[in-house]
Amino acid sequence: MTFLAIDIGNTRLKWAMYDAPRPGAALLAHGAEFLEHIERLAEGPWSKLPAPTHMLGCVVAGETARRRVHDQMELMLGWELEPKWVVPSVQEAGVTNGYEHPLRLGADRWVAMIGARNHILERGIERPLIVVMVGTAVTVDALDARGNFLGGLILPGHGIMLRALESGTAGLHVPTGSVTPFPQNTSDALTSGGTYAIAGAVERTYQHLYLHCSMEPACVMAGGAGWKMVPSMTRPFELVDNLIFEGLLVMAQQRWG
Ligand SMILES: Nc1ncnc2c1ncn2[C@@H]1O[C@H](COP(=O)(O)OP(=O)(O)O)[C@@H](O)[C@H]1O
Ligand SMILES: CC(C)(COP(=O)(O)O)[C@@H](O)C(=O)NCCC(=O)O
Ligand SMILES: [K+]
Repeated sequence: MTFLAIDIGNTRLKWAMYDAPRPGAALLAHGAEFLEHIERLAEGPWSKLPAPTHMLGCVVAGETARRRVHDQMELMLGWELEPKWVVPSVQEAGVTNGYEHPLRLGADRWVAMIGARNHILERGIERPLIVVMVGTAVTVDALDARGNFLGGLILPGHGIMLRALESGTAGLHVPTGSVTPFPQNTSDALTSGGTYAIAGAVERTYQHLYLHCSMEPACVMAGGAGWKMVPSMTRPFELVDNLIFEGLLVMAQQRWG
């Protein structure tokens, strides 16, 4: 049984092929494409793959992106599988969804929380949990020690913050700078401003969760720009690059394991 996991964000599609639909399965191949290059998948990186027997994906980039991926899968000779996409529910894999309208929660956030909870439980830690994803947008989600998703923040990612400032001002077209406590030029001021805006929002959620649970939260970070954020956080964060795939493997095991 081979398993194809797909995560379609607003900037990039990430995919990974495993030898089985369960946590701990061996990673056979993986890749990422900007959304404008989805049409390269079938002829390019997927052409060398063994045919997957199961596929589960999460998509927040809209119906068109999902359909373009279906089209690529249909082009693959010998691929007979039916594509399945995560729909956030009220409860799955030990996580309870506290969203007012559970269906309106981003599927990537739902999968990431399930992956993160599984990740820390595997280490025998049952603690409140902060899950931060730094992609096109930034999400900061909080779970209590029992796996109840209490709620979370959405804020602009680095790219959107910079573009918003560039388009709303006359004098902020500058190269990327460094993160520094006391920026003394425009580039560093913008880069540090964005980074500390995210770090500050995360710190606030950390404090809220600590107060709510009276127990120190564990902190997990993922997303394409996660590595940029980790050094600027006020708490120790574990960077889990394949967090979404870990969540998809947990969900796949419940479906097909
Ligand atoms: N090598 C890279 N390729 C693409 N994006 C990168 C890279 N390194 C950092 N990034 C940042 O990561 C973001 C994309 O992360 P990703 O998790 O793929 O986002 P999404 O899930 O929203 O598509 C980009 O906005 C960019 O700021
Ligand atoms: C917040 C998001 C835009 C994040 O997307 P990403 O940065 O991963 O591309 C996505 O999770 C989404 O569209 N969520 C739906 C709204 C919500 O979660 O409340
Ligand atoms: K994402």
